[in-house]
Amino acid sequence: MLNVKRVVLRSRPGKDGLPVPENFRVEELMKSPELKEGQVLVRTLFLSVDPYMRCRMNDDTGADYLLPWRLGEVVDGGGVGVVEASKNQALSVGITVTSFSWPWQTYNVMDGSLLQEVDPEMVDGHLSHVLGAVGMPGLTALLGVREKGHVTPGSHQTMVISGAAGACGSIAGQIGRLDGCERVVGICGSEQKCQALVTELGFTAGINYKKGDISSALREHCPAGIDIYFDNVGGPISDAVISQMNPGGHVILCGQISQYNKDVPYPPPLSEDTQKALCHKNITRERFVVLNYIEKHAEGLVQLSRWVKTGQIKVLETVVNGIENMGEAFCSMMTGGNIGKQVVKITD
Ligand SMILES: NC(=O)C1=CN([C@@H]2O[C@H](COP(=O)(O)OP(=O)(O)OC[C@H]3O[C@@H](n4cnc5c(N)ncnc54)[C@H](OP(=O)(O)O)[C@@H]3O)[C@@H](O)[C@H]2O)C=CC1
Ligand SMILES: CCCCCC(=O)/C=C/[C@H]1[C@H](O)CC(=O)[C@@H]1CCCCCCC(=O)O
Repeated sequence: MLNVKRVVLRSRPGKDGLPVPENFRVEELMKSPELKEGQVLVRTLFLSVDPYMRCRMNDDTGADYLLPWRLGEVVDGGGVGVVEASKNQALSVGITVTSFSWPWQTYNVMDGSLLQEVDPEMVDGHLSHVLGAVGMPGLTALLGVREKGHVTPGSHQTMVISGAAGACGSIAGQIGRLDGCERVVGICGSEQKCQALVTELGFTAGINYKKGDISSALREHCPAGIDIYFDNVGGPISDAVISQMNPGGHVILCGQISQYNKDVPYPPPLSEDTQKALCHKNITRERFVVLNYIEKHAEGLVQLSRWVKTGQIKVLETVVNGIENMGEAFCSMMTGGNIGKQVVKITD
């Protein structure tokens, strides 16, 4: 018999409400894991908390690729763990595996078809990176910049990133620099984060949107205007950035976290001024979803792994311990408590 802890959705915050840790409930039970053909028993090592999960807390997620979490049921998301028992020929005991649909549970019986094997060498043994820099957020940064950013080395471009100290933003800015942008300016929510962007990650400057006027800080740090905008947040921050973009610029529409606690569709409607600015200056703003580029994921992960191993990309992470703290970790990430990727360590 196994002692299993799991997290279920207790209540929904409402489409217009702030999520709270009490929306989740931790349960403990004894289970005897019976494996059917094709299944494996996995022990969870790390679980991911991500902004899109806020949409899964609603009964209508607003996105066709996202299913709502159901009340009273175990919630799921990105996870990584180790196979402890197997009735699947392709997945042997002891290997490391990952999935986008990992139940928030200390142990899971899972169908092997839901799992991908992980080579721990790819992350130099740092298995949490499978959920961050060498995983979905890293790919989002890489493919977002490469597919929608139009970075042209030697053309003195300025890139601005909002949500710059988070999982995707911190990697996107470093890729902008590696790919040849002349200036890479990050917007984030604290002085400590701004300092990390510049001293640890090599950004040109950091702007704290909670202090002072963003527009004048952007004018100071982007004297030649803005060519590329990696947008993680939307709302008034994005209005301020787009108003200073150069003609022919490109917005990478990655996410709009500032609007996720509101009852608006995705992507949320733009202000009239911003719409006019995009149109008059011929700025592209195409929707980007990393899952639409699955054929580029394997090659992208090899590139990200190489950059991290050679130190060309630095990884920032915020780690919380214990499955009991999943709800706290999620709500903390949604309000800026993380620097780099927020993960939860479940077992050693
Ligand atoms: N298109 C795609 O395929 C994908 C899109 N995404 C999107 O990318 C974005 C970043 O995700 P991820 O890197 O995982 O998360 P982060 O690690 O960046 O964490 C979220 C951050 O958002 C910031 N934030 C929260 N509320 C606000 C607000 N009202 N205004 C400005 N900033 C806010 C906080 O930082 P701060 O201290 O700076 O406020 C917080 O740390 C999200 O919008 C997400 O939905 C993510 C993955 C894939
Ligand atoms: C509705 C707001 C979405 C904002 C954009 C965003 O954060 C998208 C995130 C996805 C990204 O494309 C890759 C992912 O892993 C995120 C979604 C994961 C989908 C899992 C689907 C599982 C399910 O619905 O059952």
